[in-house]
Amino acid sequence: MAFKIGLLGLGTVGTGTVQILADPAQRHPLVQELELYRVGVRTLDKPRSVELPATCLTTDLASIVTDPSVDIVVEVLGGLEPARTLILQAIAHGKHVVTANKAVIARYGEEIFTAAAQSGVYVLLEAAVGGGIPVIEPLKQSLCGNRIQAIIGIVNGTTNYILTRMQREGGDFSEILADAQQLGYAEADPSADVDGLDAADKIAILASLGFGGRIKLSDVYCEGIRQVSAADITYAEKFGFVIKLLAIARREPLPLGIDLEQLQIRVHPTLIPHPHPLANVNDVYNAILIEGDPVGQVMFYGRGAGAGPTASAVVADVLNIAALLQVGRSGLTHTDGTPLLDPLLACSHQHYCAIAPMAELVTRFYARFLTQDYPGVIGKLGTCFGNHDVSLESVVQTGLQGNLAEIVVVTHDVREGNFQQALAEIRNFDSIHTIPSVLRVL
Ligand SMILES: NC(=O)C1=CN([C@@H]2O[C@H](COP(=O)(O)OP(=O)(O)OC[C@H]3O[C@@H](n4cnc5c(N)ncnc54)[C@H](OP(=O)(O)O)[C@@H]3O)[C@@H](O)[C@H]2O)C=CC1
Ligand SMILES: N[C@@H](CC=O)C(=O)O
Ligand code: NA
Repeated sequence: MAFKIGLLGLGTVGTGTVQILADPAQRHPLVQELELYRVGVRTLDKPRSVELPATCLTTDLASIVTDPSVDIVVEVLGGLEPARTLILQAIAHGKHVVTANKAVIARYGEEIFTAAAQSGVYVLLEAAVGGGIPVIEPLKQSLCGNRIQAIIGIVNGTTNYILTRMQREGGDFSEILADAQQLGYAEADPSADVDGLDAADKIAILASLGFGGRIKLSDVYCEGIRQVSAADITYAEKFGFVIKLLAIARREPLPLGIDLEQLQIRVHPTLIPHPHPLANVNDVYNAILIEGDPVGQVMFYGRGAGAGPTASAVVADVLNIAALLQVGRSGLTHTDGTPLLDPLLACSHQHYCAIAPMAELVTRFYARFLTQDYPGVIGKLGTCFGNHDVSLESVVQTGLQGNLAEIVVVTHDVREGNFQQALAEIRNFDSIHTIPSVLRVL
């Protein structure tokens, strides 16, 4: 019995998906049961790298999501609209949905999953985080007996590709970004990658699965990689670190007498010590390190973007649904007739997680200062940090940039609020020219 697929989008990921469906040999036998029925695109006259019958392609995407013959809608359009509306229409018409769209899920997950539960359909999104890396399904299923403590990931392929090449060859940021776009890694608007927004969407999704509650995107602290310069990469290297864009979600330890559990959730460039497993994740590769009780640390590693890897995750979700449909066509239902969903695959969170303010974060910092080359400048910096309980692990002045001195400090673990107060005072010192970068250290 064939399952009819309505594919929305035939760009990087859509094309990769068609390529898998068109070539089922040596894959799971169920791939042969998937029929690419309709494909929705923006323009019909664009050259395509896959062959499709002309009757398959349409620009009328609503006709796909409302077509009674379609079993599973695959949304790989990107962007918020019309993707959100089409997903909701598909659900309302009883279609299961597979999407790679983390932007829509991170913003409209509540609306989408509530609608899906009401219609008794699945919305699966393995491709939305970590591209081809299985991480959503393991969080939902393989690790579901654990109490998750932390999720730390390199979850944006474009920025990892840019930072890796900047580190290796010191190349120009915009040229490397253009290469990432050419390779199909970047979002339609690459500022979503570069400014950390894509990683913020992804960690919100992972945290929601790991910590069993919804995450408001506005609660995710987010910094991108624009402030990371060749100088920072060189200093980091000298200190034994590499700079990566990390997405972190972690349970905050509960202070005595407080029983409201809070999460840290943040995205920012981070200095990672060389021996750490995430320090060696390069190019378009992503990795997600999950700490659970009792499993300990588990790391998922693979290609986080690109046609083939992402399509691999899309097709896996489609097959999961097809398999459920194949065995469950007779279907158990709720008393109102809505089909019962597998609770490990469907999403049913109701509450929002409480998020700790960034000021309470305890972390190490790296900061680079350009100062007038006066005697006593380093002493003044040290005194100000000391006044705010910020203890310094190292202070280095390596030379002059023009007539300015460059001073780099790395702190011990400090409270972020204290560090920021010290920085605000230091910014007003006459001797301080600029503070070009302030980065956190893992
Ligand atoms: N690229 C990647 O590596 C990854 C992407 N993703 C996600 O997958 C999704 C798709 O990304 P990607 O394949 O790179 O995107 P592309 O820009 O390459 O492709 C988008 C496709 O959707 C079609 N489309 C877009 N808007 C409309 C519209 N309004 N009406 C009709 N058709 C439309 C385009 O049509 P046309 O061809 O006619 O222009 C195109 O075929 C995004 O959500 C992205 O975040 C997730 C993981 C990795
Ligand atoms: N633009 C994204 C694509 C995958 O999600 C990235 O670079 O990781
Ligand atoms: Na994935």
